[in-house]
Amino acid sequence: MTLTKQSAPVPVTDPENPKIQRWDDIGLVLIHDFITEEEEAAMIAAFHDVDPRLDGKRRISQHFGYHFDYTTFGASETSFTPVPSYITNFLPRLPIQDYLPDQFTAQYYPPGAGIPPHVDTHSMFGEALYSLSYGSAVPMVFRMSDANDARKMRLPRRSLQSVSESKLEGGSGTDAKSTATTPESQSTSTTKVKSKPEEPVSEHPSWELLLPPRSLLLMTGPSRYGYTHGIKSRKTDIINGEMVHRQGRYSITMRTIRRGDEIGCDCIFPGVCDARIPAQSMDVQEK
Ligand SMILES: O=C(O)CCC(=O)C(=O)O
Ligand SMILES: [Fe+2]
Repeated sequence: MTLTKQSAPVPVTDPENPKIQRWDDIGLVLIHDFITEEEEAAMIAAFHDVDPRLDGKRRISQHFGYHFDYTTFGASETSFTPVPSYITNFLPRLPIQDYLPDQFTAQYYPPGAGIPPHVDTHSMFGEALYSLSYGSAVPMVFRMSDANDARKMRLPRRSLQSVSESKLEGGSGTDAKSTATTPESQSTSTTKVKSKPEEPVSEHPSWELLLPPRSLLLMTGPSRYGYTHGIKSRKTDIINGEMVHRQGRYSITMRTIRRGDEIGCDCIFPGVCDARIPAQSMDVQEK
């Protein structure tokens, strides 16, 4: 079977608010103009007050709230940076107010940088997963996960990181074809392991959703638990039939930390659910 590309399924526009598009069957929502241009400019300035680099090749991440923990794929118990007001200011505008995110990863993608396809950790974070885009537009690639993603979930973490990394460093401008894990770790490992040549080709088509600057993406249900999402590492995109050179892009990924008894997941996608992965393969320690 060949992996085909198709355009994003057609969303329904909220009759009350034309800025809100919904893909109800997969729990995906895109809110246009979620932040103002003034907020966007202030957020970009704040990012570079902390880290002035603009022209590298890799994503740069800044963590707020309890930091992402690369050994548990959840949130650290101790490592904490206060959440800046440019983030807390817009929390009252988030579409879900029953519970709010408390772990924030701001990222800068220099032109050409991407993020491999992955499923964010299920058990350690609440259902609502947000991505706020700013700086420039980029297409995000979605694909229903399959047996290949499930197989990768069962690799020891070290190998999983290394496979992703070696593919990322391949220099051909293509991302790993299919990776199911939380992605921050994928820029940290330096060990290279060859991927298996006999990998089955994905059974599901991928599709691209253009994330405009200042838009907020909310993933719940199947789009959160069962689909991989990623951004191709490439310098140009085809947008509305035209080739467009990428500009620097920023995003803030927002998650709600689960602690203690709340840790776990009973979603309907066990193949890519870290709560269902056998303990021995998840317990491989980084040496
Ligand atoms: O940059 C984005 O919009 C998404 C980042 C992402 O998928 C993640 O941090 O898990
Ligand atoms: Fe993600």
